[in-house]
Amino acid sequence: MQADGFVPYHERNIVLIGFMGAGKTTIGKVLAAKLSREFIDVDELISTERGMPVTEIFRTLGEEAFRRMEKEYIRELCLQKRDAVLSVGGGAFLQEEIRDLCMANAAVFLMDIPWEQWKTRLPLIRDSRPILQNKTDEEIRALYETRQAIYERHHFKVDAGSQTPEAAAQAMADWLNERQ
Ligand SMILES: Nc1ncnc2c1ncn2[C@@H]1O[C@H](COP(=O)(O)OP(=O)(O)O)[C@@H](O)[C@H]1O
Ligand SMILES: O=C(O)C1=C[C@@H](OP(=O)(O)O)[C@@H](O)[C@H](O)C1
Ligand SMILES: [Mg+2]
Repeated sequence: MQADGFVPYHERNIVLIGFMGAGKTTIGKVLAAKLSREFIDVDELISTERGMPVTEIFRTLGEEAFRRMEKEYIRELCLQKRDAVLSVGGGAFLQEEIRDLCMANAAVFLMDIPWEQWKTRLPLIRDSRPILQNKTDEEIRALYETRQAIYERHHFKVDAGSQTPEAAAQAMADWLNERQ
């Protein structure tokens, strides 16, 4: 910690944010290995601890219940961990408290992907994301556009559309190194 109380970014947890399918889970694993840090995917943690996949939590308990769990887990992780790489769900930053917690306690990296590139990911994730079920392509596009506002709060933006996961992870590692 510095004299003014500011905790340097390389001493904080890393939180990866961005739209579904941007590559948070994939890139997060690569980044954690590169930095020799623990990797935690918050969706996977919730599924494991609740004993059911996220789709099942949405179906049986509803989105509101999932959002409450998401907030509790992220709050605990932000307060208990210091050197983990956390991949949070694409909807986590809908909650102001999560945005504030992460911005104050972590280095927040946005996995940014333009719509034209994101469209090619849709077939890969369509069946496994409850938020995408029963939505037309137009509705998904509208969701993509409205979600961009919540991703404006970040410390560093990474091109996750045209780069490999390795290159995206390296860009984040370089950013942190430059700030040591
Ligand atoms: N940089 C990339 N280039 C190409 N495909 C990618 C890239 N990053 C992720 N993917 C693929 O996109 C899909 C969604 O990735 P995932 O990491 O689950 O995204 P998120 O966690 O942001 O929802 C997966 O099939 C993954 O293999
Ligand atoms: O954007 C969202 O609202 C969601 C994104 C998902 O995570 P990914 O961003 O890893 O797909 C998962 O948390 C849940 O299905 C809700
Ligand atoms: Mg994910």
